[in-house]
Parts: sequence; C-alpha cells; structure tokens
Amino acid sequence: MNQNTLAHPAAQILVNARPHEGYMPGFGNDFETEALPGALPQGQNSPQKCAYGLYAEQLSGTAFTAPRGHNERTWCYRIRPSVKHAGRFAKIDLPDWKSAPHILPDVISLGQYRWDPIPHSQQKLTWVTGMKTVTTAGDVNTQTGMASHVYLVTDSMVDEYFYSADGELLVVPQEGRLRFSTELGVIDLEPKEIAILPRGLVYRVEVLEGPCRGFVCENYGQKFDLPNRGPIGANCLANPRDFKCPVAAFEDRDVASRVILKWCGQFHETRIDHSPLDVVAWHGNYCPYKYDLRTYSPVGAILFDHPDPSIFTVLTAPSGQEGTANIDFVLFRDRWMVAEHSFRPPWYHKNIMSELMGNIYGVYDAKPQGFAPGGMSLHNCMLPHGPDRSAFENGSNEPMVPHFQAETMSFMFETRFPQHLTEWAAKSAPMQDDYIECWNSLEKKFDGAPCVKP
Ligand SMILES: O=C(O)Cc1cc(O)ccc1O
Ligand SMILES: [Fe+2]
Repeated sequence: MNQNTLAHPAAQILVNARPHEGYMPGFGNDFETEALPGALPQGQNSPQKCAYGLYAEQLSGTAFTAPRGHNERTWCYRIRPSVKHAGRFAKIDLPDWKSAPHILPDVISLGQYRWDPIPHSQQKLTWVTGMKTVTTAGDVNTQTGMASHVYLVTDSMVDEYFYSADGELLVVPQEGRLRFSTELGVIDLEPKEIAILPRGLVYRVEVLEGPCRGFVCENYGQKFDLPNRGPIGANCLANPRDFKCPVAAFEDRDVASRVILKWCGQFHETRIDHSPLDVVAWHGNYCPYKYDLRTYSPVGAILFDHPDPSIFTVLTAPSGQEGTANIDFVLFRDRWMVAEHSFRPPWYHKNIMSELMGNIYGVYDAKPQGFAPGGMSLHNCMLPHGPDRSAFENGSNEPMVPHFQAETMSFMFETRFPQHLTEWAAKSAPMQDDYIECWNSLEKKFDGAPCVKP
C-alpha cells in the first residue's frame, strides 16, 4: 500500500510528491501536499468552508512575529480539529524520561564518563516507555538547553500517540528500524539516518524491525538549522536537498485511542475516540524531516593540522548568542586523512561546551578501544580529554601518507550548558568505571632537547 493511502480508497499523491518515495526534498522549504485531490485550498488559508468538510488549523512552530526566514508554521486541513483530541489531561508517570533542571545532590556530573552499549531490554518497551534520559542541561521551562536520551524500543504504539510541547526531538537510530506515523506524513528511519520531530507534532511510533536502540537529543530551545558555511561557500557539509519531508498521509479511523503529552517536563494523557493522524492536506515550512548521514560531505584539513570539530556540524540550534550554540549536532564519518607533519587524531583539550558522544558504528579515531557501537561518552564543561594512549602513540608515529578512515560513524551533541547525569546514567547504566585509566599510561616524554624535525 502506498504510504499516503493509509486509509482512504480515494487517496492519491499530488503536488510536489514523488509517489515512489513519499518524501519531498529540501530543508526549510515551503511545502504543499495533499492526499486527496483538491483538499488543499488555493490562494488562501481559511476558506469559509474547506473541501471535503475538513477543518483548517495552523501549527505555529515559532512566534507569530518571528522574523521572516525564521518564521515557521504549517496549515493543516484535517478531519477534526486538534482541540477535539484534548479531553481532560491526567498526569501519568514516565519515570525514565527526565527534564532539566534535574540536578541531583548525590549524582556527580563532574568527570569524563563512558558507557558500554545499553543492553536491549527483556521488557516490552514503546517509544515513550523505552526513553531513558542520560543527561539534562539548561531549563525546559525557559526553553533553553537540551536532554540526551537512549531509546530501547521493542514494541509498536497501538492506538497510542505522543507529542511534546517541550522541544523537538533529533533521533539518531543505532539498531533496528522505526516508522514515525505523524500528523504530516510517514517517516521510516534506520541507522545512518536521522530524523527531526518538531515540537507540538503528534505521532505514533511503530517497530519495523526490532529490537531498536538509538540516541535522542531533545532540544528545548530554538530549532535546529543548517549552519552557515562561511568561506566554505554554497555547497558541502549537509546539503539542503538531502533533507526529506513526508507527503501528506491520513487515517480516518474511529477507534478508542490515547494521546500522551510531554509538557514542562511532566507527562499527561487524554483519551479520544479516533486517530489524531487525520490531516488530509497541509502546506507550510514546519514539518518533520529525515536526513541520510551518508550524504554528508565532510570538509577538513587537506594540508596540515586538525580543525575544530565544528567543521563537521550537520545541524545547529542557536542559543541567541552568536556562534555559541544551544546544541550542535556533529558527525564524525568515514573520510580521508591526509594532513602532513601533523598529529591527525583529535587533540587534547578543555572546552566550555559540553560534549555528549555516541557511536553509531565502527571505530572512533581518538578511542580505538572501549567506545563501542551503541556506547556513549560525556566530556563535560571544561573537563580535559583527548586521545587515549594507543591513539596518541599511533597518531604520533603513523606514516604521513593518505589514509582512509573507513567504516566509522560517531556523533556529538555539544551544548553550551553543562550536562547533568541522571541517576540511571550514573548508577544503573553500564558506565565504565575504568574509563579515565585510558589516559593513565601517557607518560612524560619530555627530554629537554629541542624538537628535531624529521
Ligand atoms: O572530544 C572528542 O572526541 C570530539 C572532538 C573531536 C575532534 O576532532 C576535535 C575536538 C573534539 O572535541
Ligand atoms: Fe572533545
């Protein structure tokens, strides 16, 4: 069955949609898409009566008055307005999903930390029950900062839907395949791809191939954007056309359903009698999207030295202070290493920004051992870190010939705010107690003699 003909026999793909793909290309485009012919009004947003008896509804992702270029909103034409979805909300507990501020007196976040891959669960877990918070930063109430999570998902949500008023979710799958059926269309997601689920968008998550594990960055602040490329120019890094937004798809299903809402760090549920995924047509620039990390074109040192990792930024979420991101999403993918007379791996450093890393697959060049696919590390604000002993020795002695750093994909959620560990991350997750010993054997090499260039 075609992806946008979920329930309606007359449904077909029109307008900008490529039927064989079900996605529309472009970052931040003003899209339009309809799953039934003529469902989308032309020349106006709010006709007195909409086609097919649909209701018009606007979803605003930025303030009404945000400057043009940052202003994001989408007009939806739906079977019922969202307000029909919201009965009374009742508070529920999702104890593993935490929000900032979440600073615990007996949990120490000052340190360099690393975790083995979180083992898959024996329990049945959905997208909402399988979300486990690793760190929180900033404050969800002031819409600043972020949280990092690991998800372990075994089971599909059935007649159950979720949305978050607290921020957008950046999803980085590491194992398994998921389907995000959203109000605005369907996104299928697998490792080496990422997806963004905007604040306020309702969706259901199904397992296409499980069990599923991955990482999530919950962005409480201003939305992720493409970084400016400066002197790099108009091409490379993440190119806008490689971002894909789904075509309209709707369900006309009258069935008892549950909607879970995350709001200011708390979870609530409401019961409704139909599927809320009933948007038949929409137009606008506030939408979910996915991106294939293999289309990222890295730019780097082609003669000597090692640039700052910001050169590998895929998406950046501004903080209001220019050049100081609320979050940078940075990708370390396979690439050529060609720098001459240089120490090629990452250098030793201390950083005002806090670095949460995850390994999607392969070997990361600063940590040939111990940073496994599915594993994570945290190097918090101003805490020193860098290559382990074997990476240092290799980087100091490797022949200065072109070398292909093959089969590798790690990433970093880097934020200007210190990241605080949850109790689960500090006490239950498989933290490596011996991580900092990876630097123990770095011995003093100082011999008092001036360096002789080879
Ligand atoms: O700490 C890390 O491994 C991430 C990182 C990579 C790099 O190439 C330079 C700096 C940096 O923080
Ligand atoms: Fe670093």
